[in-house]
Amino acid sequence: MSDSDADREAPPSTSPAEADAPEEGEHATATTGAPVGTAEPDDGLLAVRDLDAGYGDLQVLSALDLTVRAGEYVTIVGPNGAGKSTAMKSVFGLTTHMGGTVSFDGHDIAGLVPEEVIHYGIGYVPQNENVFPTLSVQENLEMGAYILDEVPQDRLEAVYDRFPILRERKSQKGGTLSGGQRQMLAMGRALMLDPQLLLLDEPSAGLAPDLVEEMFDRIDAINEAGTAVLMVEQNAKEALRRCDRGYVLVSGTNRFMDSGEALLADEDVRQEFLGG
Ligand SMILES: Nc1ncnc2c1ncn2[C@@H]1O[C@H](COP(=O)(O)OP(=O)(O)OP(=O)(O)O)[C@@H](O)[C@H]1O
Repeated sequence: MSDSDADREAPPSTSPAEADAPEEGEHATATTGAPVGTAEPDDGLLAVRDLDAGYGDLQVLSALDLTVRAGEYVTIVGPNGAGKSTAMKSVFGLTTHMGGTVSFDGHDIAGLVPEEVIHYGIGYVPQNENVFPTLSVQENLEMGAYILDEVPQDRLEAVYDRFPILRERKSQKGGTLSGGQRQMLAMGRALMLDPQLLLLDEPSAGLAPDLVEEMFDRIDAINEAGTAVLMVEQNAKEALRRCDRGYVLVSGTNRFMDSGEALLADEDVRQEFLGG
């Protein structure tokens, strides 16, 4: 998508974060008095603007802005119940769209269902129940390509190359894998269609401490191979250390946005959200 396409398709935003957006590198003060970091990039592969969304009549997100550029690694952190998972689900078509825009690679995807979103090149790994326990590892991976007439063998091999333990366990039932292996299987399934953007909801949740680092290394490798990543993580410091940019969400809307490094160094962010 060219810049001019993006300009044409992106509607004017009225969110406080954008209205007060500073020049690149500066800090801004929103109408609430809270610093909101740098301006939203205008060259997003994914551009969420002024999004209101929730579940049925329940609105959870309010005027949310999120951007992920091609190949970028973006993390969302924030307190419990802030709406981080809901933000991811909204990109993937799992919530009720109430207002605002979601564009991906120049396409308006707001209000689409997952079966449609997946066609545009977005993969999603939910936090819970992310493998089919009674299907084998290989069957789980094949399910990742269910929208295609045939399972792409080159993709299957690429996933096995990335996660060799899955090749070793290809006949084993998904439900019998360890937590770390199950997380790899869930990621592998989402990678079967070679998405441009991978959405990861709490990939380190429930993993033993030594496996958490390994999981983050694997995500780094996926990103370094060219896949953009949008990740929600409770392990906020480690996630911000590794990502390009980060968002802090509070009460369903943007509170801070900046490079991971700048957020880690920001005294307010540290005190309020990173345990000092
Ligand atoms: N399926 C659902 N139906 C109704 N409300 C929901 C649903 N899922 C989440 N919510 C509500 O939306 C709000 C935000 O939840 P969400 O899971 O997005 O927050 P979060 O920031 O990811 O929290 P956590 O860090 O605890 O996972 C919460 O009040 C939650 O109760």
